[in-house]
Amino acid sequence: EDGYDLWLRYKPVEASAKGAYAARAAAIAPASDTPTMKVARAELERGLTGLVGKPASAAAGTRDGVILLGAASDPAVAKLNLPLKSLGEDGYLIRTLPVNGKATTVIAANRDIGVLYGVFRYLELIQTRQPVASLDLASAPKVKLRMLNHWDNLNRTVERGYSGQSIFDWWKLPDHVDPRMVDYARANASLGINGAVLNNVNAKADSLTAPFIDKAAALADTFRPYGIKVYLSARFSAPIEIGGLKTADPLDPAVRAFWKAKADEIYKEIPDFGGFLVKANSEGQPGPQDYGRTHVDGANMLAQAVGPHGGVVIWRAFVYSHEQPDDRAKQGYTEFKAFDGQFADNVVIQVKNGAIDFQPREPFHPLFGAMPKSNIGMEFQITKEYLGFATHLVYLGPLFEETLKADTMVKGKGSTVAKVVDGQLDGRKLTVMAGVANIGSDRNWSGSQFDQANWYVFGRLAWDPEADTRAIARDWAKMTFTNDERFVKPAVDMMMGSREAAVDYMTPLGLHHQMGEGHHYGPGPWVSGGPRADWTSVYYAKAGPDGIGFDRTPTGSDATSQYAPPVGACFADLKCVDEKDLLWFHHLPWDYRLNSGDTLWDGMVKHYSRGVSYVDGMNRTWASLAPYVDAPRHAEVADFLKIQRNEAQWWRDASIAWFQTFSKRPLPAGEKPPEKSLEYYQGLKFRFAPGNGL
Ligand SMILES: CO[C@H]1[C@H](O)[C@@H](O)[C@H](O)O[C@@H]1C(=O)O
Repeated sequence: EDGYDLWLRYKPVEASAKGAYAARAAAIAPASDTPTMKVARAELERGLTGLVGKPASAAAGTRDGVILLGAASDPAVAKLNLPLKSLGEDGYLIRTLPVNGKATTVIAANRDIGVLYGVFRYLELIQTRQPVASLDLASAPKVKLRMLNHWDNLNRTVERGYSGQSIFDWWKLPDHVDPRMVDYARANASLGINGAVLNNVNAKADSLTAPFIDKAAALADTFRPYGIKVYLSARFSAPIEIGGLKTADPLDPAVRAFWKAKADEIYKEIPDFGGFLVKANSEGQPGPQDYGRTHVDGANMLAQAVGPHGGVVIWRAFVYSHEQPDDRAKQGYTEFKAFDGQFADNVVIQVKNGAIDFQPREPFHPLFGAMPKSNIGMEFQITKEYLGFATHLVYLGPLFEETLKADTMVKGKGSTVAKVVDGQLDGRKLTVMAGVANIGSDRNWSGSQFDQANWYVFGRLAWDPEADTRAIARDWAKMTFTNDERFVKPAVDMMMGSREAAVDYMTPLGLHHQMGEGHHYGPGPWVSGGPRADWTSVYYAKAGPDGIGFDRTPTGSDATSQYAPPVGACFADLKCVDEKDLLWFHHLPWDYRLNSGDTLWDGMVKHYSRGVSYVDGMNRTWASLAPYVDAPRHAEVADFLKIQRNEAQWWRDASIAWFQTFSKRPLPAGEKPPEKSLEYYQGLKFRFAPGNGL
């Protein structure tokens, strides 16, 4: 066992339960022979063969136990008069009903792709040991574009990737498509993911040249039966680099003609191409502002090029200017809010979950809810750039859920981020949830066994942003390891607390961006200097003899005023703000009293220690779960947990040693001093890790 099969393992059901399942799933009857129906049928056959035994082929109504697969327009399904309308383009229905008096399970949808999604759901029911004898369930995704963003370079390195080389083998494409691409598509389709941006947002214009379009087309052909569209990141200056123009000014007719021709060229090869993802005027990337133009000018120009083909432009709001801002957290909102209502209908503004950058904890980004007349998409990071890479066990479900459940209050109570993202709040139809992928060519795909759960939970939340991430973790653990509750309960408990533990040992109480410079691995709270203040840790912690924290209240940067008044007022008010965000919004003296009665300093130290103890606990829990897990996967996880334990200690000790130089206070009773000196931690050469920018 090496984790290659992800959550699609299809291992045999226990003998005691097998018969009942096998009786219901004795045969498969696909109602058509389209490419998607073929893969739906093949997946069902593969799954059932592994789980309960190979199914036969038989038409519905000729015997009991037939599973009928079909779309609304297939005659075999049409005559059943099923209520499919409300399922939309991608939803499905699974229902047990008699056909000619024979017990039949029908998996039906408006389009074939819904049938494939239904097949994965049906298999999941068996994988998680749910009853299937009498089914009546329906599900439809709440978000239209459920996408992975790969930060994969054309040379197969992956920016912020910790799982080996890119899975996209541009050298061999288009002549050879690695079979792994099919497994990638299966895994995504099992979650309902329907889009993949193939290349890094820090894009090379080469990805838009004819040879690369051919390569992308080969991938698109492979993914198409699985309902996955390909997208490309577009470098804004491509008209100069590959178009022979002198400018990329979005109002220049030659530039507009370049993009139009480029779009036409792409759609000729890839008729269902999804569109462009663009990082413009951010971190040195080119953009419309280079020509005195705006985000609207840039995005709408591209939107016009792909629009006639049905394509979209996903324009990122992760921007920050070259001038030193007083507070980087304010920049996205400042640059975008005023453009609300001006972006073309096929433009989506893709906003990171928080206003800084994928930190272990951030308050939700103030743009959510602030642009009701625009399509606003969510960008989460699945790869754990700031969360210990692949060796720290951190289940991101609670992080994603915390943001999605956050209440923007823009239309009163209940105006959650989830309702902005799924379009409910403002009646938007073109909705996006994107996750920066953690996928690479490691056998286990994601760098570690447990990082597979982060891909999984992202996909499930993209389907339903209001889903419960503990329930999702349970499904994942059952499908990936075992249904034995003696495993599932402790493993899921361990996962659910793991993110808070990382917050505790890395950046407790609202601290943020204290990671080592550039690679973002390990503690570097002392990082200062360099080209930009907002790339340093000291800029964010603002530690001094007087205290610690970033004042974002009206007396400070006033970032709190970017939120709806009740939310902003709460963040700015020490009596209201949640302690988890305390130092994100406030600069406070070391003796400030926390809810626990501890001083801020004592409380900080205790949080760091609590994080370390949690990882101790995970080590113990995992050791006790050995009887339920195959040896190779158990050993890998155990090794990584040891690394995490040592590094949690490193985080605690280095952070305490550094901040103590300002607090000048002793550690609270019972707390061990850092194992080594501050100089030792500052002098450490970080562990080598790929993708870390070294
Ligand atoms: C792709 O670049 C990344 C960069 O590696 C990352 O450190 C930064 O936080 O975010 C950037 C972005 O999201 O554009």
